[in-house]
Amino acid sequence: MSHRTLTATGLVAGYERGRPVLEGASLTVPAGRRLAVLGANGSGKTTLLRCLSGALVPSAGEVSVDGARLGHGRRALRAHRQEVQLVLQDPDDQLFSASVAQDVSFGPLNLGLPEREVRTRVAEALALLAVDDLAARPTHQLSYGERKRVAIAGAVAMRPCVLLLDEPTAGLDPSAVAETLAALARLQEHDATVVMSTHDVDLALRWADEVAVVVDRRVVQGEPQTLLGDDDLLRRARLDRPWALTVGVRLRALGLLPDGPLPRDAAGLLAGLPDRPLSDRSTVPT
Ligand SMILES: Nc1ncnc2c1ncn2[C@@H]1O[C@H](COP(=O)(O)OP(=O)(O)OP(=O)(O)O)[C@@H](O)[C@H]1O
Repeated sequence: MSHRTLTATGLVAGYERGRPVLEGASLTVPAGRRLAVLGANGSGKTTLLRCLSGALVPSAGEVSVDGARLGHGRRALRAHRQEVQLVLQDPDDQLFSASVAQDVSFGPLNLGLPEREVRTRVAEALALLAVDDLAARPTHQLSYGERKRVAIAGAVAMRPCVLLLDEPTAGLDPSAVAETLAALARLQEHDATVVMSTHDVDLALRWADEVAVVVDRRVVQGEPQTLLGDDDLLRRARLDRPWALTVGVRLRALGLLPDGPLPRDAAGLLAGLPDRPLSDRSTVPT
């Protein structure tokens, strides 16, 4: 996989005439980094990802890869899908073959790749998503979490430069979330750029290098600690402040956290705290 810069500029998109979901939305997917697309239910996260993937044609604005504008003819879309893959929120919208291995091989076979190359790609994708032991299983027998990871494997087998994942952790228990995040880390080691949509601000803070908040039909993009600490933006976007920032700000005000960027999660907060109880540090004689 190599790096490509995917951008959206001034997108206007929606489903009903006169009622745009996005209106002037712009975004740059930072190559090789992790981008979380955040927004409340119905804010337009999926609509944005569908525009980036080429599945939805905007009524104005453009999507481009390394500066080249995406056309929506058959040939242009076919080329785009080799670079940019969208994994839908519901795996059942994506999985339709009898077995896991068949499903993951569908995309590469469709590209007309030789059988050996297809087998190599399928084995690699299944290993990256840690679902290789499921290869022979019927997809309909898998758990929801397994189906979600197999759906991602299907996209990975296409070896895209950019992976767009629509709510990859929604509906998963904490251990399945951890397995998915570990798989995404392995993908990044293979140079994939990963974009994840979510409404989970805590996850976005701990996972993302950058966040893009969908608010008022546009996108505000920036550094996670800055945007997720901006109460006005969060209120407009109908999102909560991540708990780690709330606790971090309070601990710093009490002089318990050193200066520097606020920690993103429990481990970071604990690492920043003094290692002795406050009473030991007191100068007041008891
Ligand atoms: N196929 C469709 N036809 C008509 N309206 C649609 C369609 N898909 C989405 N919408 C509407 O567009 C708006 C944005 O939907 P979208 O799925 O992009 O939001 P989202 O941020 O991904 O939401 P969620 O977090 O609930 O998945 C919503 O009001 C939704 O009802």
